[in-house]
Formats: sequence, structure tokens, C-alpha cells
Amino acid sequence: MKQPAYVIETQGLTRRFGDLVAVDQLDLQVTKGSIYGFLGPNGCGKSTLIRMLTGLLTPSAGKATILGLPLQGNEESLKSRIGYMTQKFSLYDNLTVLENMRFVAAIYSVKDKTRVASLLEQYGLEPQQKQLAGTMSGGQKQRLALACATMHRPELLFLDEPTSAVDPQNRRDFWEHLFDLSDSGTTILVSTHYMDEAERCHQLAILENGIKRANGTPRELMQSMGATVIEVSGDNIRELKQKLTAVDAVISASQSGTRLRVLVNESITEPLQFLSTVCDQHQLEIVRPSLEDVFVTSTGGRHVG
Ligand SMILES: Nc1ncnc2c1ncn2[C@@H]1O[C@H](COP(=O)(O)OP(=O)(O)OP(=O)(O)O)[C@@H](O)[C@H]1O
Repeated sequence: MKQPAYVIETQGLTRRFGDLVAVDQLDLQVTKGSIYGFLGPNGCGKSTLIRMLTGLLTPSAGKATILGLPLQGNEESLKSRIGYMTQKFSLYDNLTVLENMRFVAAIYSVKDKTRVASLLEQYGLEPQQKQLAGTMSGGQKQRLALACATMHRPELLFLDEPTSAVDPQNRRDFWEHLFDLSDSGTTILVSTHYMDEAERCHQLAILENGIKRANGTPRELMQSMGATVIEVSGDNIRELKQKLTAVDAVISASQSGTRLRVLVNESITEPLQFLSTVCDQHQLEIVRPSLEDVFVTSTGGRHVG
């Protein structure tokens, strides 16, 4: 059988709630085995997009093809081939880890009797198997949720802000599990508002007000950012920030410790010289862009505090 070119493909996918356009004419192509990230602030449409792609919410317009099948009309048959981990912990707090897992295995009619035991081992949950899920730490809950979302070996996994409630170490461990899944051929679509999480994705789209502002690999996005990043250090940084934000070619100026990180539009060919007219008492240095800079430039500096 011919393999579909993309595991997810959408054209003009749109969802309106009354006058609000939560997802706006989104074109998307996700290749098999990749980890595709959606980066955006609260309310930009990440959950709405995932709910449409999992067949839980009907699009207002546009088309989506999932695992080679048109989504419309195949929602039920696709359910057994996809996994979905929601933003909130969706398992039973008053059941043990083992009971939760057995319950999910029964829902998905998983025949393999060793599956629960192997997931307990894979996700390091053996010591907690008799513990009530509601009493576990944030990191343990996330691992349990991931184990349950992958119980039926889905080909495609949707994760909606999976690590919002966990610390950086647990987030790193969680991502090791995602890379293992991706290595074994599972395609993963993950939404996040964390830059460190976004940087780990193979491909990334930046979403703002339901509109895709940019997409590519994190490296491509950083290379084609359309701005020069300059760090400014010296005295009266707060005051200087006010002055710089009033300059047209300055996309944003944000303070980081005792420095200012200034994004200057790439139309300025000599950015150091350009800034030195305003920052004559300060040290200026061009530095490498980060994904946060990409986010700020692709959203026109609108999400900088
Ligand atoms: N059922 C609904 N009825 C009306 N408006 C909705 C509904 N669901 C979502 N919205 C609106 O659509 C927009 C996008 O919401 P969505 O939950 O998709 O954003 P998000 O990026 O996932 O944000 P968060 O990270 O806070 O969950 C928001 O303005 C939200 O209020």
C-alpha cells in the first residue's frame, strides 16, 4: 500500500466561535515520525486546533487529512490510530496507577496482556503502581498520562501543553520519552508555550490569534528571523528601554538581568552604528538569536512584557 506523504495535512482549516476566529485558514504538513510543535501564547488557538485534528470539534471550513484518510467521515475509525493527552490530567484521581492503566487498556480493547506491565516499566511507574493517581507528583502524573495515551500504540500522538505542570528536570525526562516514541515511528504533534520545549521539536509553527505566523525547523526560523539581536549593557537600563521602544526600527527591547536584549529590524544594515546613536554610553554586542527572539519578531513584538 502506498504510504501517504504526510501524516497530517490541512488546507485552510478554520474554526469560528461566533465572531471569533480561533483557528484561521491553517495549512499544515506533518511528516511521519516527526515531532511537530505549535508555539503560541494562551488563547492563540492551540487546543482548538488539536481538538479539530482529533475529530472532537468540527471545523467551520477547510480540510484535514489524517493518516491518509479525510478526517471528515473517518473520525471514529481514526480514534483507534491516534492518541491524545489533554492539558489537564484526565485520569481518575481515586484509582491507583495500575487501575487507571487497566481501565484504559480495556477501553482500547488492548489484547496484549503484557502491555500494562511493560508501560509501567518503560515510564518508571512500577514503584507507584498501587498509589492513587491523585496523590502523585506532577511529573509522575504526566508520565502516567503519556503511558495511557500510548496504551494502544497510536501512530499519531497529540499532546496539548503536556509539561505545563512539571519542573525543568521532569520536562527533560518527559521529552526523552517523546524522542523514543518518535524514533520508533510515532508522529507527535505537541502544543506549548515554552521556548525550551519548542526548541526540541523537529518542526515548529508559531501561532498567533489562530494564524500561522512562521514555520520551519527551529534553526531555520532562527536563521531567517528578519532581525539582528543586540545586547546592550551599562547604566540606566530601564530608562534606555523606554527610549529604544520608541524607535521605529526597534522591534522590541526586553530586560534580562542587567542587560537589554534589543531586536533591530534587518532593514537596518549597520545595526550597531544605528543603536550607538541612542545608546552612546553603553556597550553593544551582536548575539545569536534564540527561539524567543523568533517568536517576538514573528508576532511583531506584540507579546513582549
Ligand atoms: N467552545 C468555545 N466557545 C467559545 N470560544 C472558544 C471555545 N473554545 C475556545 N474558544 C476561544 O478560542 C480562542 C482559542 O482558544 P484555545 O483554547 O484554542 O487557545 P489555546 O492556544 O489552546 O490557549 P490555552 O493555552 O490558554 O489553552 C480563545 O479566544 C478561546 O476563548
